[in-house]
Amino acid sequence: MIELKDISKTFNAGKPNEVKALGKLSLEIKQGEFVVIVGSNGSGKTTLLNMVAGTIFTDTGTVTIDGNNATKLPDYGRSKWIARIFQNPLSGTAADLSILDNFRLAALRTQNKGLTIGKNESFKQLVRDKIAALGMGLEDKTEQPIGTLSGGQRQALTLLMSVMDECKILLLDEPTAALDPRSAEKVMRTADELIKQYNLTAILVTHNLKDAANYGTRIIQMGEGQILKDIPSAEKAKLKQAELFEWFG
Ligand SMILES: Nc1ncnc2c1ncn2[C@@H]1O[C@H](COP(=O)(O)OP(=O)(O)OP(=O)(O)O)[C@@H](O)[C@H]1O
Repeated sequence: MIELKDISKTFNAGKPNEVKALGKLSLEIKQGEFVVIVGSNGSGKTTLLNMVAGTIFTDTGTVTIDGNNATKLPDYGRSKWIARIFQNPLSGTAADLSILDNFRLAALRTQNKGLTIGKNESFKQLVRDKIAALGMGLEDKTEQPIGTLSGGQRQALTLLMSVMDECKILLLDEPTAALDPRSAEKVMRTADELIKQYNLTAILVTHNLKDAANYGTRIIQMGEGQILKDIPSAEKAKLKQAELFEWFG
């Protein structure tokens, strides 16, 4: 599903502030895998995610997504496969537009169905049903500007929007870092349920070792632009948060 082969990235090459963010890294992620990436600050996690998303290009090697060579494909060319959730709940939604209009925009993002999409009753009902399933009581607020919701509510809706538009890959870049513990837990549970329900391929970058232990089918530790550890599903299931803490010792 996602294949990174010998990718590397050096920022400001040849200048005094040169940084080797990734060095000849290879990684294969299968359809339906939920990969958690941990690592200390500056270890290259976000750079890796940016390369999958297409917001930056690799200096060397190839990026293959869903069997397509995407190495030189910019982010908008990959949006049919990829949705991304950022740390800031304000990213990814239009604050002044209603919840419903945000869902319409999300549907338009990848589905080439012209501007008629989402205007009919069945779309409204679909959105209401999906939102009701979140169990946050937001289904009666679909005409309300999304900017009036809390960060956690917004993050959960952003997740829902991303999976409703037929994306196959979900990139989660510290999605709960700006949320209080209760909202963070709700958003992570929602993400986990949606990933399973829609059989998405997902990558979660997190500094939260509890989430890293509790979620995902595989865990990767990065350090200095390299993969230090890559623990598959069966072993990950036995990993305790305390053991993860020791990785950073
Ligand atoms: N656009 C850029 N220009 C210059 N240097 C960059 C750029 N993006 C990242 N870097 C550098 O590359 C290295 C890896 O950064 P990256 O953001 O991938 O790390 P990270 O593991 O996500 O860190 P954190 O946990 O702090 O978010 C860092 O040294 C960072 O300063």
